[in-house]
Amino acid sequence: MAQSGKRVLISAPGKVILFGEHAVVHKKLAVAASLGLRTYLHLEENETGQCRLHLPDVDIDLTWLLSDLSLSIDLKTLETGHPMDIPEEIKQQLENWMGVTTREAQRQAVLAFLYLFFVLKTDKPTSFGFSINTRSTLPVGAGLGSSASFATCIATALLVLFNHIPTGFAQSEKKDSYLDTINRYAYKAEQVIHGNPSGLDNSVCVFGGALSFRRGEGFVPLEGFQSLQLLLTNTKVPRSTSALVAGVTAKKEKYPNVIDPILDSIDKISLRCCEAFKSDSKADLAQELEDLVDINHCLLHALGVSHSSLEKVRTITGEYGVKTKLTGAGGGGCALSIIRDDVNVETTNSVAQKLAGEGFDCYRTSLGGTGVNAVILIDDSLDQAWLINADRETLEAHAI
Ligand SMILES: Nc1ncnc2c1ncn2[C@@H]1O[C@H](COP(=O)(O)OP(=O)(O)O)[C@@H](O)[C@H]1O
Ligand SMILES: C[C@@](O)(CCOP(=O)(O)O)CC(=O)O
Ligand SMILES: [Mg+2]
Repeated sequence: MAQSGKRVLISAPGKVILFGEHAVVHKKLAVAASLGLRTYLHLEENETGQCRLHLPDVDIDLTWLLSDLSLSIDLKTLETGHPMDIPEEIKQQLENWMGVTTREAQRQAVLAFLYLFFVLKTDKPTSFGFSINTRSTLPVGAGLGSSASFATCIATALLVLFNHIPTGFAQSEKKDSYLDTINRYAYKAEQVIHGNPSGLDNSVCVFGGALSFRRGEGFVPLEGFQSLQLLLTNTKVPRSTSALVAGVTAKKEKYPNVIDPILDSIDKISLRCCEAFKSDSKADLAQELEDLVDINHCLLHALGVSHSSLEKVRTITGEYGVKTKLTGAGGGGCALSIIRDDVNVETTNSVAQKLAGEGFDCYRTSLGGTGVNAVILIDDSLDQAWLINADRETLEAHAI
């Protein structure tokens, strides 16, 4: 295949919400940190006149002639509203290019890409073409922010491809302003995928680290944050973030006097967590986080976003004195367990083994690492096939 121009490896972390999921959609405080697990995107500019979108995690491999990708209305002129508040005829045109993408996961991913493509594209010669391949070490649709991590990578790739930001944005003096731009478009892609995202997930995936976040105000780095030992358990029960978020909103509208105090309590949990990180005593911090984890989970249960599989994880970890809450949208997906420093390795291994015996996947990964990054690929062997086949350690070593 003819090849010229940019070859870039972009990556963005997933996230874990320690406290405040769902409440954050309704302007309550949340606390979250980036994860060691990341999404990787291989971007290659070529001279095929085509665009290839290869998303093996959701079984998508689509190629379009770029000359065919044109809309009757310029989407840039509609950029200010919600991405899906676009005329029906435009939605229909976008749907037509999706072909037989029957699963919701596929539709959301392709639609997010097409939307950003039309908003960010600039004039190019007719021979201009490109391919995008992605691969995530995050479980997709399990509460660890795969959507925001994917959205961040796609937004970055298209911003770099169409020269809105330089490939070396992460090393630039204007890094903060470039990251703000990436965050703005990643949020738009999240809106396509989720409907009504708070903006917490994309902020963590773009900026990395640990932070507290309030919708409308943005984020503040978490003062005194120290990496925690967490065990993440994926129940593998599928669920939809957009449906769960809509469910909580409907409950809040139907029973405001009942639901609002629950959301206020969650706000206070996040505030208390921020205070706890400032404390000098590590033992006090662990004790307090454990209490807050327990209370936050029960409040989320009351909001209707737990699941029998998540309750099972709580029962199993509870037998070893380990505290657990759901993380992300819930309804299945992942739970996080706090592993205190005085919990020995044998105990953690026993818990993980017991959870695996139930068919759950367990992850031990670091918290608070780098946000989005882009690396120019010089070595020709680091091609699309390499991205799809490389192990996690190899990808991490090349991406950050
Ligand atoms: N690696 C990926 N490739 C393509 N699409 C992805 C990828 N990761 C996430 N997505 C998109 O994000 C959706 C999952 O988002 P969501 O339900 O919010 O779960 P999560 O908790 O993982 O963010 C998928 O259905 C898909 O549309
Ligand atoms: C439920 C929510 O608070 C987090 C959703 O996270 P995830 O998509 O399940 O990883 C929604 C949001 O903040 O937009
Ligand atoms: Mg998501």
